[in-house]
Amino acid sequence: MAPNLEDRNSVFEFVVRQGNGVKGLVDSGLSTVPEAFVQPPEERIDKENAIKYDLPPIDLSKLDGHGPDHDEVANQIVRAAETLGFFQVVNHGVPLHLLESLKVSAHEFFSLPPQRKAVYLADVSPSPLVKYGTSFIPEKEKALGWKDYILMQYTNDDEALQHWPQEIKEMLLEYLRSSIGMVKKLLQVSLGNLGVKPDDSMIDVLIGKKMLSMIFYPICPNPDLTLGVGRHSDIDTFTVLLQDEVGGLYVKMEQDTGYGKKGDWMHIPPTPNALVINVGDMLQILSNGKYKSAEHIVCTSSTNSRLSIPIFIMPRETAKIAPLPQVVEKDGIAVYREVVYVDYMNKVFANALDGKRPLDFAKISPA
Ligand SMILES: O=C(O)CCC(=O)C(=O)O
Ligand SMILES: [Fe+2]
Repeated sequence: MAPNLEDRNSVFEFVVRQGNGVKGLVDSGLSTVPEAFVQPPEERIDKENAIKYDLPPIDLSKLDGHGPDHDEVANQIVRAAETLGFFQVVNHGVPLHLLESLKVSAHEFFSLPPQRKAVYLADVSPSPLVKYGTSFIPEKEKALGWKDYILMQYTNDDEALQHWPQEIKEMLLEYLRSSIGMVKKLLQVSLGNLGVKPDDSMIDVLIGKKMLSMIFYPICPNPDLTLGVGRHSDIDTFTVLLQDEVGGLYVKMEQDTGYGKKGDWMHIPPTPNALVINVGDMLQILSNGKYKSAEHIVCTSSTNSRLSIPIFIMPRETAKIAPLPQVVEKDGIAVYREVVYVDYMNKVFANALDGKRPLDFAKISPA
């Protein structure tokens, strides 16, 4: 039954508990967003005045040699990680036909009738590895995010093939496999620049846990009042993100750069054949703050729905993450204390999104 749009509880029940999602709400017909989705004014951003990111994507194929091309590309990666914390890559080793097929299949998934997706709602999902939902933590949020998602945890291929959605599991696994190869190279470059030559076991720890998500942001009648995802940084090591051609991902600049000032928002435009990469909180801690896990948000659109497929590459749950000794020695001081990854993660998942607050919590306050 369609919800009473004037009643927050009725909307919550329909969208969150019954698993109709925001898509179900939009499909039931509405001309203005219900109050539950209206963001407080301080959380909205001025999209018209956002800066346009116009750097060409980084060509990762050049990392494979050892000549000046390799060093130039390594420099581009390091510079991006140190400033914006976001960059786009091409020739990344993920087959392009796969990226296209993933987008088509993910659209098909979200087009399924609500009851086919609701089988993965947290309370009833046949597997703890797969969770379908809406917003981030609906119970704790002042305003709900304008998105639906399915989150899949990777343990091993067999379990993924057993539990992930049938129609898309093989594709997602191939996307994950080929992305991991790329992320290993990015780690070698970014840690190498800090004076650390990571061996296989260190890399394995830093990429020990993986989650994939498919996110659908339905068309929204009031894009100025809502957000697909509110301000947050990613808690992982690196995020790899496939976005479609709609746009809407904005990143906040942590410092003045050649393209704008600290606090400005920058749009990460859809770029053909590219993947978006961003630094996560764990890499910011390891680098003692040199690499930026930037705050970002997703805005909504009144003309297009949007799809994205992020892979969150995280440390193993038991990993102890602290600023690397080589960096601390050079800096003379550790900016962050050691965190056990699972503790950090649990803390973040227990609260509504709140910018970079989790990372601030890991900060050692000056004496
Ligand atoms: O959809 C996007 O572009 C970004 C999503 C995101 O930031 C997240 O899920 O952490
Ligand atoms: Fe994110």
